[in-house]
Amino acid sequence: MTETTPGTPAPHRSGFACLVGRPNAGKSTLTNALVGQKVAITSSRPQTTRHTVRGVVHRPDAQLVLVDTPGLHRPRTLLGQRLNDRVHETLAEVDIVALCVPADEKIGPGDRFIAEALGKIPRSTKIGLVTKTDKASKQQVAEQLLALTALGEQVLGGFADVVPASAKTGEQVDTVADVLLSHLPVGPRLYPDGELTDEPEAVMVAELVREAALEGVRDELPHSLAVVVEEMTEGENGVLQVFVWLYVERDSQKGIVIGKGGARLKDVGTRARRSVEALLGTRVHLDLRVKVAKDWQRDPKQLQRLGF
Ligand SMILES: Nc1nc2c(ncn2[C@@H]2O[C@H](COP(=O)(O)OP(=O)(O)OP(=O)(O)O)[C@@H](O)[C@H]2O)c(=O)[nH]1
Repeated sequence: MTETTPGTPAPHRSGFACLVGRPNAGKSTLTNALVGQKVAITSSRPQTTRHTVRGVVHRPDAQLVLVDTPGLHRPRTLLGQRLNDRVHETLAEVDIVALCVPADEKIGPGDRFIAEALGKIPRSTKIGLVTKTDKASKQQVAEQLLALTALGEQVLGGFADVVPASAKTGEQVDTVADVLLSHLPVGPRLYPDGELTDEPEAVMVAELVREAALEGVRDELPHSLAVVVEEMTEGENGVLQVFVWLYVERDSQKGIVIGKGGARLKDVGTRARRSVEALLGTRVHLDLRVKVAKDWQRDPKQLQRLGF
């Protein structure tokens, strides 16, 4: 917090914050809760946040741009390596990095690995967040706050603040926003009011389709599905025509996505269309096609074409 002279309005603050943590720690859900609208993709399966999605928290005297990154993890494929590179690039640029740890899971080597990585980015303010407090007892939350504080002291020279919150119930989400805003540097407004994300629409549409296509089959093809929006054109009678390719790695996966007689793909299309219409505020015709792109996760050329 800053001190202000009585009568002088507090200076405007602005900057960037990034929530990091193990896969499934609740980063995307908390980002959405802070921004107040669904912009990142949540999933009960780890590592679905492929794209850096920004949301903006607007206050009269401050603006916080949230950068949502994929979970830091040990890379096994080229895709994993690219994701990690992006995480480090992002972290080096932001003002605040908040380490998220779920209230209902013991702090382990994965959290320590990330905390140590944060120790190598000296510029930013580090905040500790205990997430999913609705899943734990008061006692557990208190113990987790102590454990996270201790981890910060051991590897980071201490967190600037440690805060518990539940993105699900909304409890303490405002406090998290206040704490993050209080650590921002003095600066001008970066975005016009009301603008929630600067992700290109096509990327957000692709993510909504990907989420719908993974529903119920995450165990079979969690990381084998890439989605590309080929074209979005205004059709007759104001219906937006959206052409989308779903890339899988093997024929068997194509079968899973399409389902018996195309039934599953039809269902995916219906669900995805609803969320795309909600996002864009217009009627949409979704044209989904499934294609096999062998080993796309390992092929630099294909990765580039798919936007990674
Ligand atoms: N009960 C409860 N569940 C939560 C809360 N926040 C997130 N979850 C659930 O935890 C799971 C993971 O949440 P995400 O927000 O996708 O986690 P993430 O850290 O972004 O995960 P990755 O994208 O894999 O890195 C989802 O099933 C969420 O619904 C919370 O506050 N309470």
